[in-house]
Amino acid sequence: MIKFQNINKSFRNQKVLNNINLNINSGELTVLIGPSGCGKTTTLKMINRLIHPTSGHIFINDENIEKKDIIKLRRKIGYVIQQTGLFPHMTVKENIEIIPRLEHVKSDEISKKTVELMKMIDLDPDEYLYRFPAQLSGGQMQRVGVARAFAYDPDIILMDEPFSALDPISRNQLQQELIALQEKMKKTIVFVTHDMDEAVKIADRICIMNNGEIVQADTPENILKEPINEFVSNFVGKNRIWTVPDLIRAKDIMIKNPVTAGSDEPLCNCIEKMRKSKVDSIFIVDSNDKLEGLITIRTLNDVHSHNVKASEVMNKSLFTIYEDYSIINLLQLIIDNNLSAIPVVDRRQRLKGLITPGTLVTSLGMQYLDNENEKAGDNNELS
Ligand SMILES: Nc1ncnc2c1ncn2[C@@H]1O[C@H](COP(=O)(O)OP(=O)(O)OP(=O)(O)O)[C@@H](O)[C@H]1O
Repeated sequence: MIKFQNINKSFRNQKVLNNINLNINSGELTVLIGPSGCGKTTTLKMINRLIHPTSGHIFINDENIEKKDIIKLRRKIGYVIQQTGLFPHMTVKENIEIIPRLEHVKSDEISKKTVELMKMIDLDPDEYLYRFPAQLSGGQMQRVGVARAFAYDPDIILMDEPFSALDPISRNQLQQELIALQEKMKKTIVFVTHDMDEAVKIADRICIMNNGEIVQADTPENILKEPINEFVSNFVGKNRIWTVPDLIRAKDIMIKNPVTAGSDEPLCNCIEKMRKSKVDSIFIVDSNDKLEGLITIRTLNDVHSHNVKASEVMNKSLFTIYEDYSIINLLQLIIDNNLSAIPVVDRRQRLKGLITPGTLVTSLGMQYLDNENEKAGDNNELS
């Protein structure tokens, strides 16, 4: 873990970081994001001691980095920057292998790893290994930069806006490759960007900074759903969640208090409850809210007497989903099984909510309604 403890930084008399306290978890990709000049790069460069704090300490796995040998520290930290930092007079192979060779790793091991890395960054080794950086496109150079950062099996990789100079297609490809690499390698990556879409796509955790301070550090899901203040919600922007619909879960869209009846209640009570609430189905639960079954209008067609208990006529074989089920899976489930009312339960099968195709349509429509309202608001402001 990388731990920032009471870090302050001033350049001459300008304070650029104000009491930064941050834990960066091992094996996770943490994104530092915020407006220009908020201190992201300064924070990043403190990890490999390119910049020193004015006060405070940084620890890597409980060791104060100021007490470590700086060469050893930097060799275990990969570093990727926007301008790639590749040596122009060295081939792709020489660039990737520079640190392993300095560390006297066996030559055949180095070559094997280089070929592996080239494949992982989707560059054909036969075609590209002996090219010079000037013979590569911007995206290919950045790929080589990423491969180089992974070459000496570093514990930590620092990435400072590595993809921001690329066209959107190359950028998207590199983001996907980084996600795939990270899934396999599980490095501790600290990634600086301006781009919230990029952050949401790649991050395990996002740390939002402003004016040299950390405003919120949390998972993308929590940041999108529970911005801590107006600055974060403005920074994140409305409807950003729809760029990652997997993060929209059953609990975010379900009807929270579905109509219920007890399994011992007579059927006529259930019918009365349905009539009063103007619904066409009712969930049957036990005294602990544990879901037992469902009665729908259709069930009533097959029942000859209303003087039976709910438990005698209810449908017991129900599809249930958990509260963290994603909207994408939910759509698939509804389409595949032609479902009309899906109960949402917790891990103990207690009823928490209800999803109907109508709930889904309303939720999917909200993003467009929000946009329209925003536009209408803008127009009103102008007039
Ligand atoms: N070497 C330096 N000397 C003086 N001021 C500096 C130095 N490096 C950075 N600063 C100032 O520190 C502040 C934070 O800079 P930093 O580069 O960390 O911001 P950033 O969030 O990474 O910005 P950007 O997104 O524009 O790259 C800025 O006001 C910058 O001008």
